[in-house]
Amino acid sequence: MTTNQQRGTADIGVTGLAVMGANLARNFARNGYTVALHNRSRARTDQLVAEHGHEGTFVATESLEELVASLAVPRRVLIMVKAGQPVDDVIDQLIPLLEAGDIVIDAGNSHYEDTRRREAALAQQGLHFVGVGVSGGEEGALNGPAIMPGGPEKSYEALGPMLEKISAHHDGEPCCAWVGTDGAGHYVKMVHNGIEYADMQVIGEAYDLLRRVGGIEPAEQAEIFTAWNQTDLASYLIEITAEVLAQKDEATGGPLVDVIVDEAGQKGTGRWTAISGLDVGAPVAAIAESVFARSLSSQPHVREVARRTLAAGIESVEAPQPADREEFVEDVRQALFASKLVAYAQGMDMLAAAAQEYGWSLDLGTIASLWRDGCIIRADLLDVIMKAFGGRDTDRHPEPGTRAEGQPVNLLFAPEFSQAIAEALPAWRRVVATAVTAGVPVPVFSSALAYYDGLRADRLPAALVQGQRDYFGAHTYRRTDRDGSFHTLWSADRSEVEA
Ligand SMILES: NC(=O)C1=CN([C@@H]2O[C@H](COP(=O)(O)OP(=O)(O)OC[C@H]3O[C@@H](n4cnc5c(N)ncnc54)[C@H](OP(=O)(O)O)[C@@H]3O)[C@@H](O)[C@H]2O)C=CC1
Ligand SMILES: O=C(CO)[C@H](O)[C@H](O)COP(=O)(O)O
Repeated sequence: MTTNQQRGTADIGVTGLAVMGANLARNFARNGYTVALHNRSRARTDQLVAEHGHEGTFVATESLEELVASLAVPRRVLIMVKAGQPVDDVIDQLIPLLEAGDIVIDAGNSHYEDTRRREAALAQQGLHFVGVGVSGGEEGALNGPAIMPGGPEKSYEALGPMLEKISAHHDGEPCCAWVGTDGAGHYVKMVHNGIEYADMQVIGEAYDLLRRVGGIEPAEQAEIFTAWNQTDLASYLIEITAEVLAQKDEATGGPLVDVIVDEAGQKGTGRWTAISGLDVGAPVAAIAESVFARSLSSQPHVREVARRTLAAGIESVEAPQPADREEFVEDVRQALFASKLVAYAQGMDMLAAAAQEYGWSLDLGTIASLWRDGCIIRADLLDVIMKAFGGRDTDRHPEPGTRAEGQPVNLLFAPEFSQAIAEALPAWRRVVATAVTAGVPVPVFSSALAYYDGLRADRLPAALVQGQRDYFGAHTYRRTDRDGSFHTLWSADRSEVEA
């Protein structure tokens, strides 16, 4: 790090001008900020200035040195490059150019552990490193995304107002608030994406059932999804599903969805959510199943062999024809709602577990408020979730690792949700039973139902698992009637001893 660097006047520098960086830079400029631009290859910078230079004040730069020199102090450099090693590469180049007090912002989908490492390293140099989750895709980045900043709270003083200004707003409130120290911002974004995966998968399962059991073609389904968007399912993902299903393929004249290869891609955030869920001991099965569903879809060769070698019985599966089509559609809608609710409950539960693991002060009500608009999972439901967690209060910072007072231990315990899910339960069971009988895979519908049933079961077969563990590994068990740990002498006289 050098001192006495050149000082410029630009409010913020953006390096990495692909889809997200370019649109965020334009968003800052449209909101009156002077934005210095940089991209590894100059062409993207030139293109942005040529096509959108009139939208605000941009300073095009050729190198990171030039970018840094163009910035007012404290310097704010926003990195929006491919997640992983490229972020480290850019940081390494930036460090010698910056001064203590400057702020480096990583707004990509970085892994929260990388963010924790980077923040600690930059703090040693007197630099603020802020990991920021951004959601909303291309359109959100331009018109107002949901923004989830972590990092040192102090840095939010210099950065927060700018981020809040460019973020989406809901009921006049910015979908941006400081969420917690070090990697918390990226963690919250990761969980957002985990929920996104589950939400997309349950919509996919509903589509599959409506088509294969209900015999409803995509064009008609588009109308059904449009109608569902007027119910408690109202959300961006339902809205775009209707549009995708309505889309005709120009080449064939049939539904576009029928010519799209059925292999779902993934860049990693869903997988990270599932892994972290396992790490922090949060049962995020619905989210994990949605990741596995993408993985299974992306094994075309195995699926091809399976279609031939495991064909026995496929034809004999009798898809039970729904007696009443309208009732079936409504059953699927309710199953979709209940499964989606479980995915959100699992995601929020995981945030609470992570707060404990990493000593973060996460306020679940405020986090839910950030997702009400601008992001991919934006939905009417998020307003209700926010209220169930005590509403939005950006000054409410629970003791690290704890929940704010009065917040439900599980979202499903909030009265509005416990009642909604109880009402959906008969339909949910009918749909899962129908799917299983018809041979239509519904991994998230069924896993979410198993979670719900498991959560409220009087007794779980975990008792037997403990017995088995004690048998083969002397792992001991606790008893329902006495304190202490016990072991049965399985290979001797099978008497019980206190461990
Ligand atoms: N696309 C989306 O909808 C969303 C993306 N994100 C996240 O935002 C970030 C940016 O995404 P997106 O805009 O799609 O762009 P990409 O993830 O496709 O990354 C492309 C950008 O990274 C730059 N880059 C790649 N490697 C390096 C390197 N070693 N050094 C310097 N620059 C490098 C490229 O420069 P060059 O032009 O020279 O190749 C280009 O500007 C990612 O972390 C992504 O996960 C977050 C929310 C939504
Ligand atoms: O962060 C995002 C949306 O919130 C990005 O669009 C991300 O790429 C989505 O994840 P994936 O590509 O794995 O489906």
